[in-house]
Amino acid sequence: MKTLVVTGGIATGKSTAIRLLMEMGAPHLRLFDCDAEAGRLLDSGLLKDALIRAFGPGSVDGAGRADRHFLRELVFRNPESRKILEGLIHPLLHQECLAQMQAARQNAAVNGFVIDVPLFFETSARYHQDAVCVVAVSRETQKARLALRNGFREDMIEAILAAQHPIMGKVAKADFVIWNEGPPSLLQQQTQRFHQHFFHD
Ligand SMILES: CC(C)(COP(=O)(O)OP(=O)(O)OC[C@H]1O[C@@H](n2cnc3c(N)ncnc32)[C@H](O)[C@@H]1O)[C@@H](O)C(=O)NCCC(=O)NCCS
Ligand SMILES: Nc1ncnc2c1ncn2[C@@H]1O[C@H](COP(=O)(O)OP(=O)(O)OP(=O)(O)O)[C@@H](O)[C@H]1O
Repeated sequence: MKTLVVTGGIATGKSTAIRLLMEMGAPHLRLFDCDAEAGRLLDSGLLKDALIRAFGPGSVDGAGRADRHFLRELVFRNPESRKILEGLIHPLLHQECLAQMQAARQNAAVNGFVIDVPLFFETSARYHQDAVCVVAVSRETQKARLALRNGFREDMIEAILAAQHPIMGKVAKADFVIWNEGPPSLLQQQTQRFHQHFFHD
């Protein structure tokens, strides 16, 4: 089983590229999506007490689910709060990812394990991957797509980007780069070639 880390920056197109990759590799690929898994944790209520202790009662709703808007406004403006939130979430994510990877290894029908890790280069967690693929766009395109998709204000966009390493530094460290500045059809073609090369050649 080959393992692939896919990373990049916010709104560079990781999820879109991975969706294509998973369709091309079905049913032999498995995916671990860190954002989705973090979302599940935040919604589960498991972190309720820790969140209240760290950020006050406004950080959760009546059912104990994290208030993502509250947390986003807090952590992207305050690096110390961000580190605390990351400290609650990242170890659990990493542990769960390795467990799912191990389970996938036991399944002879699975030939690839894809890990969507937005903060791969920002953190020290290691995944025993065979390769790292960076999905990248220019900063201008990143900001434009983020504004279009999320409707975030300019200052929130700048705050999130400031919390991430510059995309060109990630490109420099990548084993493979998918440059997603063009139209979706070009992303499809690049992903197709990458899929063939990485999983089949
Ligand atoms: C701040 C939170 C509540 C905002 O939730 P929201 O649903 O709006 O965003 P979502 O989780 O889908 O993340 C979207 C993108 O934001 C960026 N992002 C998220 N957390 C961080 C962070 N700690 N530092 C830098 N960028 C981040 C990533 O590019 C990510 O792909 C959430 O992102 C969170 O809990 N972050 C801390 C956990 C974390 O580090 N997650 C990143 C994946 S490991
Ligand atoms: N080639 C493209 N042309 C135009 N829009 C695109 C292209 N690729 C992706 N998008 C759009 O850009 C936005 C960001 O893409 P996507 O959600 O795949 O990024 P992401 O890196 O997974 O983001 P996040 O880190 O926030 O999860 C989405 O609205 C998506 O539809």
